[in-house]
Amino acid sequence: MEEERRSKFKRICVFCGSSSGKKPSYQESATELGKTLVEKGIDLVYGGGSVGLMGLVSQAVHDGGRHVLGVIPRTLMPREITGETIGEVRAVSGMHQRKAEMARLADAFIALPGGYGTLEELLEVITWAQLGIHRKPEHVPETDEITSNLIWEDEVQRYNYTTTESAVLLK
Ligand SMILES: CC(C)=CCNc1ncnc2c1ncn2[C@@H]1O[C@H](COP(=O)(O)O)[C@@H](O)[C@H]1O
Repeated sequence: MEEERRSKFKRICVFCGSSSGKKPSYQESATELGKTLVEKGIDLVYGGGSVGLMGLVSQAVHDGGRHVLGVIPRTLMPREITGETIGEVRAVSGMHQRKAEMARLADAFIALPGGYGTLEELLEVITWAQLGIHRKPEHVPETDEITSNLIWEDEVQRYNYTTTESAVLLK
């Protein structure tokens, strides 16, 4: 029974806001996602730190006893920027190395609501998938109005600047 609930993914990368935002349901879904990862026996890789939605997801995974790996550029490491670290922390030289490292270590990607940082991270892994650089799935919950609206209702799709195949990547 326990095995049945386990996922084929060992480690998932979560992109999400470094702010908690004003929508309580987004905060709740961040904690819920963390708990779901724990239930399915999945470890977390993320941008490190304990601020915002990132902090809520990572705390829930850590509290549930799964491994949490935060990948943080050295310049962002001062505690006043990222808050207290949670779990294992890997320091990298910059933002590009961070994204490459998170993408390398994860089996799949989930994006929760966030700002430009979240969108930038998500769009990069989608672009890499579109180019065949990796074959790891991306997922944006439909309840995430910020990100799913941008991805699904944009004219980019209406005018065929992306293939159906790459749109399907996100489902
Ligand atoms: C200087 C500053 C405001 C730092 C806030 N503290 C942060 N600590 C760690 N990672 C972060 C931080 N801000 C943005 N990120 C990165 O950008 C994403 C979130 O950016 P945003 O809040 O959606 O746009 C995260 O997934 C993370 O990888």
